[in-house]
Amino acid sequence: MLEQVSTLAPAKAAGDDIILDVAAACCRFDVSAPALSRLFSHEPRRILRAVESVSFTVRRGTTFSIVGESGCGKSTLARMVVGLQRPTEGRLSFRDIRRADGTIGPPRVQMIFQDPYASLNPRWRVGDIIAEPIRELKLRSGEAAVQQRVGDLLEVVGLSRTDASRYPHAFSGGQRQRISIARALATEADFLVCDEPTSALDVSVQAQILNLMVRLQKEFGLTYLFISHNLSVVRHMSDELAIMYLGRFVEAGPAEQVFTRPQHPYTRLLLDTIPDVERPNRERRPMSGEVPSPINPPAGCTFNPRCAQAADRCRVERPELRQLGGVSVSCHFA
Ligand SMILES: Nc1ncnc2c1ncn2[C@@H]1O[C@H](COP(=O)(O)OP(=O)(O)OP(=O)(O)O)[C@@H](O)[C@H]1O
Repeated sequence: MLEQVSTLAPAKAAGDDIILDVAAACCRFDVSAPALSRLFSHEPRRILRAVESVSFTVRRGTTFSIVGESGCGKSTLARMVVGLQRPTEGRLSFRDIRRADGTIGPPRVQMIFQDPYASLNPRWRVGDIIAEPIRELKLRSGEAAVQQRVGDLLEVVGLSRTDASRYPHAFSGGQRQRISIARALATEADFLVCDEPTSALDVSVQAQILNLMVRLQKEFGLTYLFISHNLSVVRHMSDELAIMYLGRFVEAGPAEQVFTRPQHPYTRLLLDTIPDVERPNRERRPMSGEVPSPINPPAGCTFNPRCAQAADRCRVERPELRQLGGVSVSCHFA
């Protein structure tokens, strides 16, 4: 379950670099037909394994990115981290941190969603959207201080103070994502879970939002858990990178190492899908086949039906994640 580790020893907690510790987290959904209809059809229970035994830690002030195809369990994992989804097994725990004002406590966690059109209340002015958490959490005393903070936040994310009086529909997708970020910062968040924050935006706007996020991370010491289906999006902002396939991490480690020396065949295929401006004519293998069903995953290595290197062993024995030169990989032949 999601828990906040209490502050028993402030000095120790503040000295610890790890902000999030995820240990063997699983999320399984029971997607069986109703009991009565199963009784007549003799259909067995159907359990969908969205996330299976995922373990990782995130260090404060860094970006941990999780990349994988649609349906591999990224959003479910993100929802577990923010507490919107309970793990069915395993544990997710935030460690206490020391803030700039000297206080020690659990990090404030916020989520930035993919769709900046759906995540902002269309009936509220932007100023009220950003002011709400400031008032709710009593982070400023007096309305003048709240309004001052709203204006400052709008400027921090590259908007203007006068935008506070406008409604979300008057903004472009990129501007709305800036408003979502300002709202997250309004809570004085330390940890942002960003679930595909740029995938609904044009490519040029994507780069602007990513640059903004990198700047804010440096300025405010933010920690990001960044979810994407697109490796090229996370390339320049990740410290750690995990590649997820059918609910499990298949490769994880320092981002640069995973990018430059990928060891899992799935990581290599994902990298092949990225256009390379320096080698535009390089041979690019398309990703073949579909992601199997998480209700009935293949035996052995779950990637084996799509893997060109698969051997008999891969069809019967599931490879464990093992350490290989600083990176964890689950492939019999890595
Ligand atoms: N509440 C739920 N009940 C049943 N199944 C669910 C539920 N939430 C997610 N799933 C299933 O869990 C699996 C993983 O879904 P998830 O949304 O986490 O994947 P994803 O990698 O984020 O995909 P996408 O990028 O398309 O959002 C999918 O098969 C999905 O259908």
